[in-house]
Amino acid sequence: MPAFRTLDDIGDIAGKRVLVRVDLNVPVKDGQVSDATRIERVAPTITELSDKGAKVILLAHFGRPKDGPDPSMSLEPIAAATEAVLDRRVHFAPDCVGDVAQGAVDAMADGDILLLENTRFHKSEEKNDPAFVAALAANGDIYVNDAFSAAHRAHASTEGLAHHMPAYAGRTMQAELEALEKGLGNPRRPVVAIVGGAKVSSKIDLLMNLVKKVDALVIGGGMANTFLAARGEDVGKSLCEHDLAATAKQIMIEAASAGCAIVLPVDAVVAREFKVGAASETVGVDAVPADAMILDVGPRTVEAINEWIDRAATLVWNGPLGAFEIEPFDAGTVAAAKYAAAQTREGVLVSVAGGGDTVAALHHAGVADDFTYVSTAGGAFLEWMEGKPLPGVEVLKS
Ligand SMILES: Nc1ncnc2c1ncn2[C@@H]1O[C@H](COP(=O)(O)OP(=O)(O)O)[C@@H](O)[C@H]1O
Ligand SMILES: O=C(OP(=O)(O)O)[C@H](O)COP(=O)(O)O
Repeated sequence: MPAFRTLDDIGDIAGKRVLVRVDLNVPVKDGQVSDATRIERVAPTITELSDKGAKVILLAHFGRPKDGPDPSMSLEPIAAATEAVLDRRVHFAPDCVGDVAQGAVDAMADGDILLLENTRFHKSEEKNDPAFVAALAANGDIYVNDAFSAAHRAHASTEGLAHHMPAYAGRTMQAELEALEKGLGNPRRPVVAIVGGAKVSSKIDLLMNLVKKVDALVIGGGMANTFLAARGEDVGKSLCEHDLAATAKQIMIEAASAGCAIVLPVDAVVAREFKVGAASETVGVDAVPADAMILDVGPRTVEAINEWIDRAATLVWNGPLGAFEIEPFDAGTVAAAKYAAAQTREGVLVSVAGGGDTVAALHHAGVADDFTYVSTAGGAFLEWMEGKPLPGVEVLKS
């Protein structure tokens, strides 16, 4: 029995207003959702609640808007994508609180589904501001959190709301926690973690603990550049958080004392522009031109990563190794993903990967179904792996 309340405990919800936190922070390319996995995963919770006659009010964030409402981060296009996945009408309201939200909720019939605009259009969302939590709560009788991939955030819609009304885990939240526990609760060693992607500042701190849990940490993607720079390499115009060099050095020290190998790229694919058809070349990481960006790991690095995958009994992976959305910068991620998938198919590797873009990259490589488990979560999955309590999960425990 799970340690938290689930939809099995929710009782009669006909006519009730159910606030459902979902993660619709999906990859978008040329204005279209390029990977709908996160929407597909929350669909069972939405349809179950709607079928039981609840008024289903979806709360979600999209991107990281800096100064309030930003039309490029509106959830309105995602409402259409959600409608397509659910094959049901999804209404949309252009604010998540106040008169606009209340008017839309008041107009709902039982079983209706309504998506409210990006919660992060209000800065008070991320501050978990009690007044904002109360404004969100005004539109609901029951709270369901199905956003495991945002459960590491103690925000108003992921944590605060659960204090205001009866709160339950949605089907995906429940399934993710059960699957991670089954696959990684007691992992077979050696455990190799691959961490890449672009969210350097929000993920680097968790590496400090992760190196104590795994036998090797392979660092790729944008994350690797900060480590290479900390080691003294010139990474040119690459995505790099130079002010985190001290943190990166400390992680390397912690890893050494924990007996965790740190694996950094030895070569890289660089370009002057990040666009289709941009000229690119492969160079050693000690020879990145000052006016170029590292956009992928090189073939020698892929070989080294595959050797670590060979040694691993368990692989955990978050973050693409390169800017995989544009060819040829997908090559490193695709090659390592195919290698890990083949090892998994042969039965010699347990492979668990997660993250919005990581899942998209695995689909792009055509191997998402070959991994042992694919989570919707990236940062939340790594924090779970670290053993850190996730605020969005803790608050659901009875
Ligand atoms: N070397 C790189 N330079 C710039 N961006 C990169 C690089 N490598 C990977 N990325 C980007 O990282 C993004 C995914 O990062 P992140 O959000 O951390 O992953 P996830 O969503 O799987 O958790 C992708 O959009 C990809 O283009
Ligand atoms: O995409 C997400 O996380 P991920 O990139 O770690 O998979 C979640 O929606 C959380 O987003 P955030 O990292 O902006 O809080």
